[in-house]
Amino acid sequence: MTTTDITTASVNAHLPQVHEPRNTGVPLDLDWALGAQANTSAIERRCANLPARRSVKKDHQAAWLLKAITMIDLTTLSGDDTAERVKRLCAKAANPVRRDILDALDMGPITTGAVCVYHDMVETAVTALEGTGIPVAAVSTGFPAGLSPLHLRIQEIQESVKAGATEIDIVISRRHVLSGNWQALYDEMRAFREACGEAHVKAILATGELGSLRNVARASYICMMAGADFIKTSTGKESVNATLPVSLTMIRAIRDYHARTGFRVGYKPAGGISKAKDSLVYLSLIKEELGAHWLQPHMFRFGASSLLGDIERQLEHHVTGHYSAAYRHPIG
Ligand SMILES: O=C[C@H](O)COP(=O)(O)O
Repeated sequence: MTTTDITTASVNAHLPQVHEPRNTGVPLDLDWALGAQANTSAIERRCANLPARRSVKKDHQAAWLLKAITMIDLTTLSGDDTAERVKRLCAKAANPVRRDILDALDMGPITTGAVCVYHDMVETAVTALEGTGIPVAAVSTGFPAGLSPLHLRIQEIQESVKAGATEIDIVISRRHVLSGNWQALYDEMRAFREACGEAHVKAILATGELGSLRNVARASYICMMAGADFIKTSTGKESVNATLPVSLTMIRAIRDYHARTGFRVGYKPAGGISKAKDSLVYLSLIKEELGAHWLQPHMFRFGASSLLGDIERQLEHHVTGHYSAAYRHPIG
C-alpha cells in the first residue's frame, strides 16, 4: 500500500458516494460455484510475506488506524452481557478515541462502523445510539451454531429488524457445505435475505468449520448468488476464526462476483483480530485485491471486540511517545 493515499484529513471524506446498487443475488449457478478453485499453497505463499512487506509509518499509519476504527463493528457477544455493558460499548462506539488524541492528530469526530450485539441487546443499543447515526448489527439465526429450527431462525431475524437492527449477521448451516447440499444453502440464504427486508445481511461462513479453502470459496459464491450484502469469515466462537488465507479466498470470490454481475459485496473478517498492526495488514490486502472502493464502512468491516483498545493505545503512543496501560482503554 502506498503511504500517501490516506491522510487524517481524508479519513471521514469517503469516496464520492456513487449509488451502490444492493446485491439482489442471481440464480444459483452450480457450474460457476463448484468450479471455484482455491490453490491452498499459492494462497498461503501470497499471505505469508504480507505482514512483513506491508507497513505504513508515522502519520500515515495513524491515518490508516483512524480509518480502521471507522470500519469496526464494535462487538460484545458474551453470555454475561448486560444493558450497562452494552450502553458503555455504545458510548465508546460514538467516541472511540480520546478527544486530546484526535486534537493532536488534527482530526474531527469519528465513530465506529456499527455496534454488534445479540438480539436481546438490540433495543438497548438502538436507544443508546440514537442521534449518532451508528447502525446496530444483530447476530442471528441461532448464532453461533445455527442449529435451531429454520422457522425460528427466520423469526429471530424478523424480531431483530423490528427491534431496530439495520444489519443482520446470519450464520449459515455448515452441514449444507460439508454435505455438498448447495441448493439447500442457497435456499436458506435467500430466505434469510428475504426476512431481512431493508436491513443488510452479512453471511457468516464460519470458515474454521468448512474443512477446506475450496469449500470457503464455494460457500462464498453461493451466499453471494443468494443475495448476501456482506460475507463474513467467523462468529468469533470457532476454534479457528479470521485468517489471511481465508480472507484472500473470500475477497477473490468477491472480486470475481463483481466482475461477472456488477454487484459489489462487502467483506467482514471477524474473530481474533485484536492488534492494530494486524488491522493494517487486512486493509492493505483489501486495497491490493479489491481496490480503494472497498475501504469504506459500507463495504468493509472488522468484527472485533478488543481491536479498538489496541488501536487507541497505538494512537496514544504516536501522539505522546508513551504507551498507557491497557486498563486506561477498558472497552473495545
Ligand atoms: O463478530 C465478531 C466476533 O465475534 C468478535 O470476535 P473477537 O472477540 O475475537 O474480536
